[in-house]
Amino acid sequence: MGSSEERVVAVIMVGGPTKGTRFRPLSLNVPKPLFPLAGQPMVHHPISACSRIPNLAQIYLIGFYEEREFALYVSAISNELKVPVRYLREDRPHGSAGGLYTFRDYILEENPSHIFLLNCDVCCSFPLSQMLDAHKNYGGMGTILVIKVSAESANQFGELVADPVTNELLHYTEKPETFVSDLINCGVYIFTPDIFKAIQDSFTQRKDRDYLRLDQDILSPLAGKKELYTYETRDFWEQIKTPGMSLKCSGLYLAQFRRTSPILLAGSKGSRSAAIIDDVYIHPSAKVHPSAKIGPNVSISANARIGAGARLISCIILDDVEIKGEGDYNAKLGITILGESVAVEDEVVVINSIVLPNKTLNVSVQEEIIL
Ligand SMILES: Nc1ncnc2c1ncn2[C@@H]1O[C@H](COP(=O)(O)OP(=O)(O)O[C@H]2O[C@H](CO)[C@@H](O)[C@H](O)[C@H]2O)[C@@H](O)[C@H]1O
Repeated sequence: MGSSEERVVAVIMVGGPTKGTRFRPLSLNVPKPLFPLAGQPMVHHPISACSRIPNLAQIYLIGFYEEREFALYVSAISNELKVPVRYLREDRPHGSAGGLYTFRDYILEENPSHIFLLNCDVCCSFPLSQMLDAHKNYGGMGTILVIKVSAESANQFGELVADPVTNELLHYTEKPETFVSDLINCGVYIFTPDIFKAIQDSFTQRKDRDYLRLDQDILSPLAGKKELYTYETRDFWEQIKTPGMSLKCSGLYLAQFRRTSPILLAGSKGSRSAAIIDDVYIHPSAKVHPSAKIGPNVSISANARIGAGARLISCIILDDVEIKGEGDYNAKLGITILGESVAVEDEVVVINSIVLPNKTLNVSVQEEIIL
């Protein structure tokens, strides 16, 4: 447990409605941070990890979505977790460090000894308490969660070099063109309030700018100055930039629920329930016909209706979807995401596809995005 003078706040960077992102077709009706993974909004996973940090005073979500998009969720989750959660809206994107700096007065109001900063679009076990302990041992201004990835994939991330003995961050390059290291930045940090001084100094040096990135503008120049350290996770970690990754991450979080809160997963509740294979989430208001067969890696949201004999493998089913099931040949869905209020007629087979809200599918589709 933390000591009494310790006071922690957490900031989650939720981004905003940017055009042309790879995730966009999916988030038309719901902002990306609220897209369901394992039946919970994406941002719920880091929030729930933060709520387990000892001495946590506040959670801030910073982004440039409209307030109303988060209002309901923020009040519901504050009540549920008994931790104050507050959404702070930027008038426009100021970069990850600029966005954090914009709200320094709100954050410092809590008089925190430590500030967690988390990217919303990463999927991991968020080993935050372990990070905090490691950070206190290292000293310095901040500690970055890092992971080893394959050399081929490392260039999509911030690549870094750390001292193998002290774990000090020695060198940092954001998405380099030539290979630097297979150790990468996970987008999860802990800082002391001195981070605001570092951002302020950087703004002072660049008087012409009101946009600062945490990676290039702040972390890179601080490497090798005994200010930043690394904490390596050996658990799962993925970045969630595409719909395909959201399916994979939904599966990772379902598997985590199996270990940490199996009560959230669908089980065989008596003879009248559907056949459930491995990890499956079914919202309590969804109706699944007893003859349906669901799983592995399926998440079914509120008020969905899954008809007789339907077969679902690796799917995310959003609110109010209807999958019909009558006759001898039933609907089959695999590696598929169905948007809100989509209807799938019986006998239809949907493989490797994304279907946008309110569509009706009466023919089979494969490897398609139905807009
Ligand atoms: N002004 C702003 N206000 C609110 N939210 C904002 C914001 N600017 C960005 N965000 C949000 O912060 C997160 C990080 O986004 P960035 O575009 O800064 O970096 P990226 O995700 O490419 O890489 C980063 O994250 C990967 C890990 O996923 C690292 O490897 C890499 O080094 C690091 O730069 C996203 O969730 C984004 O929506």
